[in-house]
Amino acid sequence: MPVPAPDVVRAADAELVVTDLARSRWFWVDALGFEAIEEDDEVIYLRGYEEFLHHSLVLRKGPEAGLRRLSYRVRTPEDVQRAKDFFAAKGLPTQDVPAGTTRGIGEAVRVEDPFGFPVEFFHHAEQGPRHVQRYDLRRGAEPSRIDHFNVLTPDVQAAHDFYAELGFRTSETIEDADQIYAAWMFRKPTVHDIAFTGGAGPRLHHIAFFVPESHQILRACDILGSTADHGHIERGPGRHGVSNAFYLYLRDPDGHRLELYTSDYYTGDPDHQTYRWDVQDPRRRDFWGHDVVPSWYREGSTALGLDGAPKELVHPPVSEETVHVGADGLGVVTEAELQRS
Ligand SMILES: O=C1C=CC(S(=O)(=O)O)=CC1(O)O
Ligand SMILES: [Fe+2]
Repeated sequence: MPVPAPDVVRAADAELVVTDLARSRWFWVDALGFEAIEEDDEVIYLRGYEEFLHHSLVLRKGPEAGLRRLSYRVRTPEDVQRAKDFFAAKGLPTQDVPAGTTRGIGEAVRVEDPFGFPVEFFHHAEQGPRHVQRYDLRRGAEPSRIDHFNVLTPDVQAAHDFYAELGFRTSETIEDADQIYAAWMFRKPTVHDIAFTGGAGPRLHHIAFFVPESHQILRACDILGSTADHGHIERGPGRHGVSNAFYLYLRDPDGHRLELYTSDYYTGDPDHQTYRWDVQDPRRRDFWGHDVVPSWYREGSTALGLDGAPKELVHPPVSEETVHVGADGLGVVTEAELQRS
């Protein structure tokens, strides 16, 4: 008798381990404009202006940078138990998380998915102050809310199939006749809550935050340029092929990647069709055909297991970077060169 999947509402929260809390605070609060809704010497709770829950992201001080958890909200309290049963039935590690372990979040279950990612499911959550119209507080890139996770994993097909079993639908893919190189999957009616990027994993590729318009993305670039902190800008600004969103990728002081993201599209109808990009289409990742910088394909944040230890990396047999020529400007690199980089 198959164990029913939990009813996942959306990607809702995440926790990153950072090594210098003050430096991280400068980047995420002073430069980018997140609100530090609660903080002490060990942890900062960051919040976007359109967030209705307690926070959008947790930065926790630690000796080694890493991804501690990706968290999804589920529709009912019973769905927390359903999540535990679903993962336990597959022999995957699960951990009960008492209410309040994360400020503003009720009891949760934390699991390791089949690809080594630390994933948490919760329902009860405190509503935070309504700042959506507090324009007097808005600063920096005026981050609105958390939008999605993107993770690096060596077998995108397997990850896609498992999350489809978990009830996620697929909005877009990048593929060729041989394989799928990347997939975008959703529960909330937008392009994605989780994306799988082919590469050595389990590693976090990025966490994306919605901003009101492309203007806020350009402002983030101007702010970082003004303070000569332009080195935090990794890729963009630009227009995505996949998702049609306007985007910018930044790296925080520990190298954690975040994306500022706006104007993707609605996917909520029951017959929404998956759009499949050819891996040779130079517009797939940047609609204007701009190169994808090598670090964007190669670098990510270490995933921490439920025991807090860094997860061992598994490398893919073939990666998009070695297949695609043209817009990426990378030409063809061998897998061996890639693994040496
Ligand atoms: O959110 C995203 C939407 C599109 C893309 S891509 O670079 O266009 O593939 C990457 C991304 O996953 O960060
Ligand atoms: Fe993204």
